[in-house]
Amino acid sequence: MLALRRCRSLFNNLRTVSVASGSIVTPANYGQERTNSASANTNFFIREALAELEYPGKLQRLLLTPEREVLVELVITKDNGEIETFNAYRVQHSNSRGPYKGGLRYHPQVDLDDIRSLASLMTWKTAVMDIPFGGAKGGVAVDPKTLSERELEKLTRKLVQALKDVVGPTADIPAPDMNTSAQEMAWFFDEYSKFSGFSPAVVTGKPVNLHGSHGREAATGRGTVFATRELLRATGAGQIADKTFVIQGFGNVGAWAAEIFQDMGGKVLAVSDAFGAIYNEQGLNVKGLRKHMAEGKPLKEFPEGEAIDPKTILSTPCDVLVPAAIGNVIDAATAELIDAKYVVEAANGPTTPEGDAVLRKRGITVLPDIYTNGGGVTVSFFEWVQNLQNFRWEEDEVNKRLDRVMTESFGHIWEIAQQKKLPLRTAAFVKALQSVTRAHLHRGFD
Ligand SMILES: NC(=O)C1=CN([C@@H]2O[C@H](COP(=O)(O)OP(=O)(O)OC[C@H]3O[C@@H](n4cnc5c(N)ncnc54)[C@H](O)[C@@H]3O)[C@@H](O)[C@H]2O)C=CC1
Ligand SMILES: O=C(O)CCC(=O)C(=O)O
Repeated sequence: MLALRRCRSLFNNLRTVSVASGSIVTPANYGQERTNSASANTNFFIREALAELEYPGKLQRLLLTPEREVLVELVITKDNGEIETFNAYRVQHSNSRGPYKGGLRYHPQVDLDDIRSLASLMTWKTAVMDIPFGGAKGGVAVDPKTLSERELEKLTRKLVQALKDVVGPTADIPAPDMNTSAQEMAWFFDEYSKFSGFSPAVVTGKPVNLHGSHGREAATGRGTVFATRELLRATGAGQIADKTFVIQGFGNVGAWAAEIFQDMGGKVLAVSDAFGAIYNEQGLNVKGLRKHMAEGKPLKEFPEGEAIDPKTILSTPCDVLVPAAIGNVIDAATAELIDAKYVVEAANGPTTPEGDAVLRKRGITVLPDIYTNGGGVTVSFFEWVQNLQNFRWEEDEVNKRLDRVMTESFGHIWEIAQQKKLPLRTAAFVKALQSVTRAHLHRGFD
């Protein structure tokens, strides 16, 4: 009781430290430290919210800095007998609110700075969604298309061997991200279980027939749709059925979001992937496009649409633009070209600080990544709970619970934004920073 009182008074004191104490980075300092690195961009947005909260410098450092960074080299023997090495990373940003949690990305351009930024975003995302996890992210610098399935399996198992001492069902729980799917999670679970015994809760996003959860595969896209619905409702802009959508990225997140927007009556005008883009002013037949791609055919060759230059996807006129691919695509230049009323960030880190400033200036409302794509980790949390209970929920129950979490989280962000007159991104970071800070202070530092 005494300890709790001490924490509370510490927290109250922290809240009253003023900008004049000199330890706060004020907006005036931002320009000097801005670089184009992913983690500098993420820290820019965090500092913008910290300026609202007026926390002292030492606490800011704690919130900004990852707790652990693991760098490993993975060596595999390829099918042709040659050996190849790959750099791999796991950054554990914060576990103040619960075990580290976040996806694994396989991408040739992955580096430590990217993973650092994505791990930090996970800390704030789990706090915004109010699920009992911290934040982490992992990545392997590999183009998975250059490896056979057997080689990918070896690589994933090598990753587990390298990380087995820092991951675990109550320590750090990976999940899918770009270019990883239920299959990689199944290999991860199997390899980890060789060292630690049967441990399905060590990863989420597993196949449904191997301790995965119904609804996890579609969850990030479905959550994006629920998030958009709440934004349209709150801003009095109408409903999904009245709106047109353009989506960059047609992988797990983009394709599911497109399909569910269409199921709810929305018109998906254009989508793109890394190799092309397709447009139909009457609205694309999304299910047909997914079937076309499942047959191994290129997106841009879908016969029920017109192939367009993928560089024009972000400037294609629509009501709601959904970046659902890679980071940093909306910069100062592309932001000037956007012809949408809303940008709904299904991807992680799609907007640079410069791009964000342009969107604000142009009156385009941005629904931030740390909320919009939080449906994925929310259903990962449901999967983890089901694994720990050795129990299975029906898909309908998963989707209803996801809807509730997305709706409630939106309400909290919207309220902060209205009260403090902040953009939704800053409001989301304010909510997350308060929640993580409270956890740190209640737990103590010794
Ligand atoms: N899978 C998940 O549950 C979650 C994913 N995210 C984020 O959503 C985004 C997409 O992830 P996934 O759909 O899982 O990945 P994915 O690997 O399934 O799909 C990625 C899509 O983006 C396209 N793409 C890649 N580079 C591109 C480029 N330069 N221009 C246009 N399109 C490009 C790919 O061709 C593919 O269509 C990422 O930013 C990821 O971090 C966020 C939360 C959860
Ligand atoms: O499902 C998860 O645990 C995390 C997914 C992820 O990597 C993300 O939300 O960016």
